[in-house]
Amino acid sequence: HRLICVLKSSPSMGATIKRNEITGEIFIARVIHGGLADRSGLLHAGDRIIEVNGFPVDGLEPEQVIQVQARSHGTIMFKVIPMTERAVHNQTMLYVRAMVDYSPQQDPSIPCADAGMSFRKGDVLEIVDQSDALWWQARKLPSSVACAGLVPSSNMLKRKQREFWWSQPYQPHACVQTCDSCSSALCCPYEEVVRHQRHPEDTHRLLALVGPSSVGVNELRRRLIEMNPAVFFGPIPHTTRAPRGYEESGREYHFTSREVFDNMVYNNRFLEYGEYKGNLYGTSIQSVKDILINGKMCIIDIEPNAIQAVRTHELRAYIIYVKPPPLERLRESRRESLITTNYYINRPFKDEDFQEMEDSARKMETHYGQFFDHVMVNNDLQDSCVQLLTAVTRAQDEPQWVPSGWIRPTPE
Ligand SMILES: Nc1ncnc2c1ncn2[C@@H]1O[C@H](COP(=O)(O)OP(=O)(O)OP(=O)(O)O)[C@@H](O)[C@H]1O
Repeated sequence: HRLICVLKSSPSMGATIKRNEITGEIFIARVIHGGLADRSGLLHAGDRIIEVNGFPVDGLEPEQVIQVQARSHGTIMFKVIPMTERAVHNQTMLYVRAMVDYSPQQDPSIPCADAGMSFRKGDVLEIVDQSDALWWQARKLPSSVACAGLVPSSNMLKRKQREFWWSQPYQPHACVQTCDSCSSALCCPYEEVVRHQRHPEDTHRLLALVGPSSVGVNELRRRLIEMNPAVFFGPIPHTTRAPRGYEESGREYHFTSREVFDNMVYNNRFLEYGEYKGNLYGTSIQSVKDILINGKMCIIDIEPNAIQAVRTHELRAYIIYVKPPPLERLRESRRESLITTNYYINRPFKDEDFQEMEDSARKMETHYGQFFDHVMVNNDLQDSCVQLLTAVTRAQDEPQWVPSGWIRPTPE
């Protein structure tokens, strides 16, 4: 036996306990990293607790044991039998980006909801303990709190997603909020990431703007290029349209036949493509690479469904989400602006346009928010340009969390 004295500085011990249903013995199930028990260095997972403050605990319900320790102030005395053969887990730190939202308060399967940690899609988590197959311990980054929280392991989360998927509309696993259209999230609820600083000799990261229609991504992109045309470039699109008098292939567009275009589509050469007034237009992967190889920065605007195509080892896209400001600010800032629609060439913005923009923004955030590296609000155009310039400079020159596969490519 060993007597252990812990100074109680917070209401929670930072440990979970369990009872052996056959013998009634009480054990420490897990010690939360950075919590009271962990910092004391004296209590470990697997230790058997015999007494708390002189109170024998064998046969008690775990809740009763918690009540005993909760009553004490100042110090708590534990009489324990240390686990002799403690499994030593030699782990390298794992960092992941959450692809789903998670709320422990809505999760009936978590061993202790108070020890749980909620997270939102896009959050970067430091996994400090993976020794349990079902429940990991993690810290949210950037973190100021020392104490870790319980989160479902990758396998556990996948299981929850599957159950969530099959159980609609009953939703017993409302704790996991994922989007049904993101099949990628279904196979990988946590994306492994590493902190990476681009080497000055590496090509730049592709800068990709996404946002609801008419929010101003095209305007921002155009202005950024205008501010520094020696640095920022937009890729030259392909089109099947006939060139106009002044146009030169390879300057305004790469003019191609429909046959060549179809072939490129078939061979996945386009990041995105579409039809406009009977002609095909597309942005090829090669046109982006041409700019990057020349040491320049490439800036494009894409539809959200092209995000997956640019998040590759080769292009290492930095995704900037351009968000509309609240309705009053939209009305104010767009008073003089014209919207381009399919029906009229240009006309002033209407309230319905703003409403549509906000609805579409909300959907985009729900479905693709986990991929946004940076979020900016396009309120005042001048301010937005400055913000964008700062963001893209940081993206290239400061360390960022990127999928680990980009840095240490794994054979697929
Ligand atoms: N911050 C702003 N303040 C005022 N007007 C703006 C602002 N940002 C963009 N605009 C104007 O809004 C209109 C739509 O912008 P833009 O063409 O860039 O939209 P978009 O996001 O590219 O849309 P789409 O994807 O539908 O082409 C343009 O007339 C543009 O000048």
